[in-house]
Parts: sequence; C-alpha cells; structure tokens
Amino acid sequence: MTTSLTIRRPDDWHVHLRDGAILDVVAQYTARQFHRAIVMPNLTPPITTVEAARAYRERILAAVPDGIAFDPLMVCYLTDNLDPEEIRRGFASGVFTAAKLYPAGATTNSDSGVTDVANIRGVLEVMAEVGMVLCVHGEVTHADIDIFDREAVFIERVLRPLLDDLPELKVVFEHITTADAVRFVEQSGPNVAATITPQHLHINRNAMLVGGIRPHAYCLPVAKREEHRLALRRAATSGNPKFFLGTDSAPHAREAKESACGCAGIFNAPFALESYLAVFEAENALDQFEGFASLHGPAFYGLPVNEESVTLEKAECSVPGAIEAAGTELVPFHAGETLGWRFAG
Ligand SMILES: NC(=O)N[C@@H](CC(=O)O)C(=O)O
Ligand SMILES: [Zn+2]
Ligand SMILES: [Zn+2]
Repeated sequence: MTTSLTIRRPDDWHVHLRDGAILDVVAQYTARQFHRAIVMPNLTPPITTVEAARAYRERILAAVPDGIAFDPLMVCYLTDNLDPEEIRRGFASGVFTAAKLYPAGATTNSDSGVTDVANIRGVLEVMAEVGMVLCVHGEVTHADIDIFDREAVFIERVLRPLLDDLPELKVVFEHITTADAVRFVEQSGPNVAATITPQHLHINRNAMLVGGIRPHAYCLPVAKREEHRLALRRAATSGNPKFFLGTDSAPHAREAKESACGCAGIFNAPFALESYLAVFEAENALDQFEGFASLHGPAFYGLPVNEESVTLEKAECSVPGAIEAAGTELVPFHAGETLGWRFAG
C-alpha cells in the first residue's frame, strides 16, 4: 500500500484570491501547496489593464508569508471594448499570462464581461497570433436556457464556432462540469484543454439539494448529474494531458453564502491537494496524479515544470468547520470531514 506520495510541486491553473483583507487570509493557502497560480481577475473593478494587473500582483506577493516562493500569473478580464494593444503589450511584457472570457452575467463579478464574442474578435486575433491562452467560463446566460444546460449549450453556440473561426487559438475550458465538455475537449485539437475542480470530482447536484439546501456546495458552473461527475473523474485520472488542475477556489464570507440569494463559489484552497488525491486514490490512479497536478498545465501554457517537490502522506486530515477571516468566517470545502491524505510540505 502506498503511504506517501512525492510529486513535483503543483500549480493551480484557476484560483480566486480576492483582494484586501480576504486576500491577506486566503493567499497563504494557495501559496502553501502551489508554486504558480492563474489568478482570476474578477475583482471590483475587474483587472482590465497591464497596470492594474501589475499592482494586484504586488498585493498578492505582499499577502504571502515570507519564505514561500509563490508566483502569481496574472490574467486580463476581457470586456466588450478592450483595446487589443493592451493585450499585446501585457503579454509581451510578461505581465499577462492569459486573458479571461466571462460571458456577461454568467458568474460572480461578470457584469463587465463580454456580451458577444464578436465584440472581442480583434483581441482574440491578437491572442491567436501571439499564442496567448484564452481562459473561458463556458456558460451561456440566456434566461431561456436551463442552468443545468448552460455549459453544454455554450459549447455548441459559442465555443465550437469560435474555434472554427480561430482554429489556432489556445483555449482553456475552465472548471468543466459535464460529459459534453469532456468529449468536446477530447475531440478538439491540442490547443484546447480543460481544468477540473475538486468539487466537481466529489459532488453531484444531490449534494446541493438533498435533505435541505446546502449553500456551501453551490458554485458555478453548478454541479450536474452523477453521470457527469463520473465522466470528469475518468478524464482527470486518464493521463490525458488536456485535463489539468484548477481549483476554482472562490471564497465568499459565510453570511454571503448562507443567504436568501447566496453567492456562487467554493473555498477549497486549504485542502486542495488532499481533496484531489482522495479522488485519484479511489480511482486507482495515484500514478496519474503528478501529470494532472504538476505536468499537464505547464506543458499547455508552454512553461517549465517546477523543480521543487511536495509530499502527501496517508494520514487522517481533519478539515475545520470554518476558518476565521477578516471579521467573518470562510467555510472550506469538506468542512467537518476527515480526509485520508495530509499535505506534508
Ligand atoms: N466558481 C464560482 O462559483 N464563483 C467564482 C466565479 C467563477 O469562477 O465562475 C467566484 O469568483 O466567486
Ligand atoms: Zn467561472
Ligand atoms: Zn473561478
């Protein structure tokens, strides 16, 4: 029986670190487990300029405890009228690693997002030309589309036509939640990949709705039926380099989650690797974990793999019910549970 696992230090290819007092609390959790992270730009106001990204990166570094080598990779939030030259300049100077497509209204702080991809054609052309990754929140927002269908419909209405139009564009289909998305990514060229969160590997929509409504299991895209969860588990543990780790850790204050109109987002950063590893163990795929966590992401982004390593030990790991944060509490994913692996550093 395997009792310890040492792998190259992983990276988190999709995380929300927030800003201000919450940033000061949450950054350490991501920095403790991951060397790099693709930091989502959906702040208020969103990160839409090279200067704003540079300043946000400094605030993140200031929030990370001394002695931890953490490298936040910054992302530009695309809007309908972003100047393509801002993207070109930000990428060339190394400030922007990627740009993010939020369909307007799809998720937390996406109101300034893109109302029609036709509006960002010029930006996407530049990105395809320079080889910059487009990160995509893949859900349509039309009121007539059922929330459980929004990812599948996005593939047919937006993503497939976009890739037909710009077949060279590098796209990360983020936080995928459906068998449809798995199939689409598998059947696309090598320029299309996907991130998978721990929660979508662990829970289906019952976790959110059976026996009472559970706001801490609510995130976007919303968890789907069991068949979709199983497809995601197969994809993540398959060894296919198109699938890699992106936690989508998205903290919201307890009172903002436990509300008549609760926020979408699951705070999974504190035990992210332990959570993923439970899945790989259950799927008899411990040998595929390093690829998913530490190798496939850098390969897709064209970045070197990390030289340092981390170790996880087979030992009980109790997840607290809540974490104090700036006068409020954050409820972590797996709150109150005991996981079977412990991050040892
Ligand atoms: N995933 C979520 O449910 N929420 C994210 C936004 C996002 O990634 O869509 C957030 O910023 O809170
Ligand atoms: Zn999203
Ligand atoms: Zn996210």
